[in-house]
Amino acid sequence: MIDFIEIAGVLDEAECRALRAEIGAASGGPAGLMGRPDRQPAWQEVRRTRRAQVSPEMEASVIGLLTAQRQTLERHFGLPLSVCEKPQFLHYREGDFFVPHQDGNTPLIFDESRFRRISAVIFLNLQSDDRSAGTYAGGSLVLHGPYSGPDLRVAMQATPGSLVAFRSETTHEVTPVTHGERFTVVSWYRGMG
Ligand SMILES: O=C(O)CCC(=O)C(=O)O
Ligand SMILES: [Fe+2]
Repeated sequence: MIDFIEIAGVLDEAECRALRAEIGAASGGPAGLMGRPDRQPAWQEVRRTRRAQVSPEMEASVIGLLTAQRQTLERHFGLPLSVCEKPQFLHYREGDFFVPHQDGNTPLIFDESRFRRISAVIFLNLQSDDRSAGTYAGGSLVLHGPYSGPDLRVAMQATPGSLVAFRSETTHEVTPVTHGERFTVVSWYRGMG
């Protein structure tokens, strides 16, 4: 079993559109890998995504939205949560991806990622094979079941404005975008203490 929750309507369609426009227009650069800030760009075989620098106002409003969801997530996962990390505003073009990885809370790595308990992704546009304007194909966020169990992969349904959250130690990936542009916001809730 993979423990995740989907919360619809964290942003409405107009807010998603505004955020996509801001991310598309903002300056930015290749998103990195935690623990290897010296590698810029990150290994191109591991992660290919643009990270945009949005306005402080936009960032503050998204932190507000994430904070408003904290109690729901605490209840779902049965974990006390504290602050969320500075959100990342991500823009995937055709061919962009992120290989299977874990975001944190794994005993093998002793860096800032050890404080992460819950990963959250907000989808800003629709994944669809019909190639209509503003949609993308490929680019699935896929969660992997624990490797000790049966071979389990679950692709999340990207609906604009919905938030998907999962335990940060859950292996997950973003498959290559095959058409259009994919926009997401990601952040991580830390544990208490
Ligand atoms: O863009 C996504 O759907 C997820 C990105 C991700 O896994 C990450 O930033 O760690
Ligand atoms: Fe991740």
